[in-house]
Amino acid sequence: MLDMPKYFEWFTYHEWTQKYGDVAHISVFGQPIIVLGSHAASTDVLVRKAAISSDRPVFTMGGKMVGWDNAMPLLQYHDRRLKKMRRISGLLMGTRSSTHLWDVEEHLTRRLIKKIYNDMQVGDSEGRKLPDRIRWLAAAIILRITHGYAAADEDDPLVNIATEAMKTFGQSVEPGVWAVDFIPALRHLPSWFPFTNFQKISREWSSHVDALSQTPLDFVKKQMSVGTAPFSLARALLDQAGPDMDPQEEFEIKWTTTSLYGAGADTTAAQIYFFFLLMILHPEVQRRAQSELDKVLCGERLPSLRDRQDGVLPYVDVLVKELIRFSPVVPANTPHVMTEEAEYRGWRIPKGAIVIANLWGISRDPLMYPNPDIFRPERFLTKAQGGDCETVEDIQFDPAKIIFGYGRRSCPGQILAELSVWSAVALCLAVFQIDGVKGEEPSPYDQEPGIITHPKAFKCRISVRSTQAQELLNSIPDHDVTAWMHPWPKKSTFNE
Ligand code: HEM
Repeated sequence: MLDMPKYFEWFTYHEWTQKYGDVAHISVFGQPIIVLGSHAASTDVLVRKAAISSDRPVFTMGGKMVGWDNAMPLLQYHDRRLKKMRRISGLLMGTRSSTHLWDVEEHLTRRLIKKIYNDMQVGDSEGRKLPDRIRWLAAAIILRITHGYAAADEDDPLVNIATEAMKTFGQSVEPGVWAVDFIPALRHLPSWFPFTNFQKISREWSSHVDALSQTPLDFVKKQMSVGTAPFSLARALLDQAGPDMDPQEEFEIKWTTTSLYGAGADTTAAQIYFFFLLMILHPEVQRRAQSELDKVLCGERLPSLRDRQDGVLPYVDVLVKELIRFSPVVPANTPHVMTEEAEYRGWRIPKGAIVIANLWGISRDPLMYPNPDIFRPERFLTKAQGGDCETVEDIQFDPAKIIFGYGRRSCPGQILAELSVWSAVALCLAVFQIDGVKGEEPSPYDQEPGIITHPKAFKCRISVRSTQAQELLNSIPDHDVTAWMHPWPKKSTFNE
């Protein structure tokens, strides 16, 4: 038996699958765990056998104790709510033509760059506030789409609730960390018993999850009652349910929207923070992307999602591809569980086995990505486009087909995530120069543990690139003119 790593398991899994082959087997307290280290094996097991490999483990800590068990990522495959929630997510953001999301993305990403700029003006010269600003962006995007909520730029009560809750998701469902996930009876130990600190942690975290799931919905109901609710997913679902909605229906609506929040905000924020880190380490990539942006925009306007759709910024596009390949933020995927026994390459995968596609290792497979530890967007461009590949056929595999997972549980928020990351990358590079602090260069391998991984906080110097960039930043209003929708006076309690 190989030892189950407690943290940063994706690095260890990668070592195993490099050493023992792309399918590795371990057993923890009798629980079989299969680690898949290649795209081929993950496709065979999680896509071709999706009918029997799409369940989830029961997460006692994150699910039952902290309260995420009604959220989509933790629902069992045969739970009828899963199908419904995935269908609703697909309608909301499931197609490439989801242009209704563009306005939200562009408006809020502009607010992000204005906030970073304002921080610089008041002396935040080392990017100390950057992680909070990025978290704000991810929270504000999802709250706007799911609840029509216009987050205030500073100290927004709902963003605060949401950011607290989102910290708990990745940590509480991380496999291998909580003994109670392997021995559920530990949950019932009295709290004076040694090693029961997890009970205290779960109580604190579950209060954040309760607040996150209920408060935004109460906000929408309140606005609907006075006829001022802007369009949102929650309003559409509440409208559809009608005045005679039963408590179960309301419960499902609440968890549909909360699921998107729990799974979408922290991931997006982590990916954008990795972007800043990689720009510090790769000034040549930053320069090339900026020169492409300058050629297309001539310093006269900010990039837009229309530019992405029109394909006029190909280097920015491949920079984003390389960013998600190099630093996947759900590196060990979310575990799947087999509902039936299966045979694969002559081995028996037992019913109940946990299957982990190690997305980090797959996106570093040297057969798919030569020199995988080198950050190189040029791997996705032909020589004619200034890249590494002789022909279009040589262009390396699209990492978006890996890092959003496999099969029937793959990420329903992929399109929204790609829009958010692209917008943040393009707008930040259009106006800012991102540098490190001498002698304190961060490492992309210095990460926070969790099912969703973030870079450890690092120092960076952000400056405005040019006078045109300064003018563009000055043209963004200091305060969000749409925040009129923000319904509470400061320090309001939500319950009045
Ligand atoms: C860079 C950003 C993101 C990454 C890398 C990412 C990645 C993933 C991965 C790897 C999974 C598990 C797939 C599997 O089990 O095979 C997943 C599931 C999920 N994601 Fe994302 N995601 C991102 C953003 C988002 C966003 C923005 C949303 C929604 C607004 C979202 C909603 C979900 C949901 C609801 C699930 C659970 C699906 C299920 O269990 O059926 N994600 N995501």
